[in-house]
Amino acid sequence: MKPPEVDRVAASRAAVAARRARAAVKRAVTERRLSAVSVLDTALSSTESVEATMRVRDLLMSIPGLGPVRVDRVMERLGIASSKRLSGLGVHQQQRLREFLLKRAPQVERAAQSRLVVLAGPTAVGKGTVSTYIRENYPDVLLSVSATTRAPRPGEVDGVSYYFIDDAEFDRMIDEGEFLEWAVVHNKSRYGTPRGPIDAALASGRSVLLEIDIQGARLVKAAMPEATLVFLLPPTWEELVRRLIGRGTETLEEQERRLTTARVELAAQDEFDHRVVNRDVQAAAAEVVELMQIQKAIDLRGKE
Ligand SMILES: Nc1ncnc2c1ncn2[C@@H]1O[C@H](COP(=O)(O)OP(=O)(O)OP(=O)(O)O)[C@@H](O)[C@H]1O
Ligand SMILES: Nc1nc2c(ncn2[C@@H]2O[C@H](COP(=O)(O)O)[C@@H](O)[C@H]2O)c(=O)[nH]1
Repeated sequence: MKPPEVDRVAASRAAVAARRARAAVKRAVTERRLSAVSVLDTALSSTESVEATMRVRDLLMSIPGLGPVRVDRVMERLGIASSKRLSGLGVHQQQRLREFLLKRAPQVERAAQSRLVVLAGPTAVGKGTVSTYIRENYPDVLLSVSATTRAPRPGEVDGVSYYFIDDAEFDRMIDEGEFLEWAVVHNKSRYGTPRGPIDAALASGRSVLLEIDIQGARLVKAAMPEATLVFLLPPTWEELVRRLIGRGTETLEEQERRLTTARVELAAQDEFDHRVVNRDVQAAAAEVVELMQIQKAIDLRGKE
């Protein structure tokens, strides 16, 4: 009979080997060498397999484009506890998970391919606030700085909030093809996305966030179909009005003009790839960033 110490060493070696094997499977799913559905199928066909010992949460987390917030939501919807392993799933849970993996994987993969995310939505929904939060908390993301012909608001900084330029300079930039897109917004001022910094960032593998209006989002999608369009929604219409009035940066007439545009814009939300409700700035920012896999990259560092 082996002494207990030898058993303990062998068990610990086996645990390390199993952890490494699970990590290899997760990497293969992340790198798309293996589909998540085939991992589930292997787990269900052999209780002795490495796959059978994987947690459902880890499998979902390894899918490109799915981050912790979405994974928690999906697991809740599928009725699967976060500690559950693939081998421990009931028949109905297996079916629901399989259907989810089959239905959602292509959409998730499309999102994961895109490092260009466009955040649009009605006036005062919080696009600027959420984008600023992302700029300050996720330095890997380049937040595009637009050019505009509108005057700066108090506190806005040229080159950070916008490039504040006059009509002649805006015309020159249009003529020389320097904009990825541009539009007249709220029937008043012109706004445009400079193309150069975006091309450079994407070429170097960085993710890029554009915070622009809905016409601009449509133009970007037409020029770059791989872009992911995100529509930011207010919790309610009343809250949107409260935010616009509370911001206090527009005259009454301008507020009315913006709310008129907002009603039309809200009707366009179905054209977008994703919708995010801005109840809480930090949570909304995390949802947007998940689409770029930035959060995922951070989570994976230092794990198995
Ligand atoms: N989650 C939130 N909860 C409460 N207030 C918020 C939230 N997000 C943003 N706000 C507030 O709502 C107001 C409008 O936000 P912001 O200026 O970011 O909107 P916007 O969508 O960029 O507007 P616009 O398109 O008109 O430029 C600001 O006063 C901001 O502080
Ligand atoms: N089409 C574009 N729209 C843009 C761009 N930059 C900002 N915007 C949008 O304009 C409105 C008004 O912004 P505000 O700062 O005056 O309140 C808002 O919806 C922005 O998202 C752009 O480059 N192109």
